[in-house]
Amino acid sequence: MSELNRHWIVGPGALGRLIALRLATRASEGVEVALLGRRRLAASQTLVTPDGTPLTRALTMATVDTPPSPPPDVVHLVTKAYAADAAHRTLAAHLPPGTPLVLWQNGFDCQPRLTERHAGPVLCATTTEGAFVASDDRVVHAGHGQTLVGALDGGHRALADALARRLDGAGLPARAVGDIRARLWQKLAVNAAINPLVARFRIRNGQLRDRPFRPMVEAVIIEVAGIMAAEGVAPPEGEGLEGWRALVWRVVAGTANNRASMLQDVLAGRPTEHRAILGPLLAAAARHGQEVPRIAALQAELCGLATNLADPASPC
Ligand SMILES: NC(=O)C1=CN([C@@H]2O[C@H](COP(=O)(O)OP(=O)(O)OC[C@H]3O[C@@H](n4cnc5c(N)ncnc54)[C@H](OP(=O)(O)O)[C@@H]3O)[C@@H](O)[C@H]2O)C=CC1
Ligand SMILES: CC(C)(CO)C(=O)C(=O)O
Repeated sequence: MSELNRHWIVGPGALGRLIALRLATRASEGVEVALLGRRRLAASQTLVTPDGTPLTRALTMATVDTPPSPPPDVVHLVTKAYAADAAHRTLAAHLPPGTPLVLWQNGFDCQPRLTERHAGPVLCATTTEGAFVASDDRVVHAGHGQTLVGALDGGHRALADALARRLDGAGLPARAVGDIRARLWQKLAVNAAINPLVARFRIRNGQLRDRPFRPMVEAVIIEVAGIMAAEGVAPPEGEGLEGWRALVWRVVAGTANNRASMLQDVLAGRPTEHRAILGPLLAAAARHGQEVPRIAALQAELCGLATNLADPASPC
């Protein structure tokens, strides 16, 4: 596998700009980065690093329907989950067959669909990096994390290794894994137990440890653990319900001061990623004949919020 030098980043939001600006620091090694959105942002973009240092780079800016040339070595799709299919549809017409695609979305919705549809190798990435947009030319890298990459069927290992090397060398610690499907479901389990509740009650993650929220989280974890057992997905450490419980409370403690992404979306009047996070759990529960009233109620509430938005981009 040759080095991945030419990167197109589609979705110039928080995570997209973080990846673009970190990769752009490797320009002396031949790395070229273009950022593609629905609208063209200013070419000069600043990343504020976790220690507060501003890092400014000039990036190639384009829109998805008029991408730059020559074609890329790899395309990173970094839109929200509900926007991924539309972005891919627009872009696909401009890509030579065989172009590798990396899907960075949370949840487990577009990943199997786009793996099937894309005319080339597809990797999925899951990351604990944290970033938010400060303005049209400024993004803040809020906290360091780790990125795992791999194909849903465990294949394309050389490509995954090359991508992980490239990200790692650019300051985004990354590793290729053979079990990305399980990793995506593990993150989805954490997001399902935390995000809908903090969005509903408009609280920081750490407040979930207190009454009256703690028993609500516990009830969701029990439903999630049942679905995971039926799907054959184990927690990263420990076993069964206790393993899922330990994972969720560890993340709550580690992110106690955070406003979770779904809460930020609700507060900003943006669509949430509930369909990509709770949708796969509800579908799996239905496949296995399991009743999951708590998860169903949370999904119904988030669907209600989505239909009240001016632009309900995440219908139920
Ligand atoms: N931010 C983070 O720290 C993390 C995010 N993630 C995941 O990464 C994904 C992206 O999140 P995040 O960066 O925060 O989201 P943002 O909302 O900040 O960014 C999404 C970007 O996608 C753009 N977009 C939407 N539709 C299209 C389209 N059709 N073509 C091109 N671009 C489009 C949006 O542009 P426009 O301005 O036009 O709407 C926006 O710039 C999500 O699935 C999230 O869960 C995972 C871990 C951490
Ligand atoms: C882990 C958690 C809940 C941290 O806030 C997150 O991933 C999110 O906000 O979406």
